Amino acid sequence: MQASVQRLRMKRSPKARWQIGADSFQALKNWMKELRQHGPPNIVVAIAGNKCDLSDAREVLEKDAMDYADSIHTIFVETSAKNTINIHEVFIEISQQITVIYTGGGAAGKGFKLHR
Ligand SMILES: Nc1nc2c(ncn2[C@@H]2O[C@H](COP(=O)(O)OP(=O)(O)OP(=O)(O)O)[C@@H](O)[C@H]2O)c(=O)[nH]1
Repeated sequence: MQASVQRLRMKRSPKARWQIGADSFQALKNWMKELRQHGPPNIVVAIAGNKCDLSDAREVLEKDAMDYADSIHTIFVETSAKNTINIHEVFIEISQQITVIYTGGGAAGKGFKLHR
């Protein structure tokens, strides 16, 4: 729903395009509260700060996003889907954390099962 609200705002005004970063950051914080309250305890969360190629349009400082991610113990990576920046890395980070959670970090090479 948040995404469709953002799209509507984009259609209404070209200026609204620059509001999306801050809106998304606030929406993320709300989703995280819900996820922590209602989601499973051992969930791996990664925040991708996408469109990092659009540096002129930045609304959320990398430090602010990183501090927030640290405070809630999640992965944070700035990405650009357009320029293929850190896309591979974010999936590597996620798979490494899954390994740590499901093996206690001490079973490298032994494998583990992913549950649906
Ligand atoms: N410059 C740039 N544009 C991107 C990037 N990722 C997606 N886009 C563009 O952003 C627009 C929206 O992309 P969607 O795939 O709908 O993504 P979304 O999550 O709905 O994105 P927003 O609503 O813009 O937050 C499209 O025009 C994409 O081509 C990126 O990393 N850099």
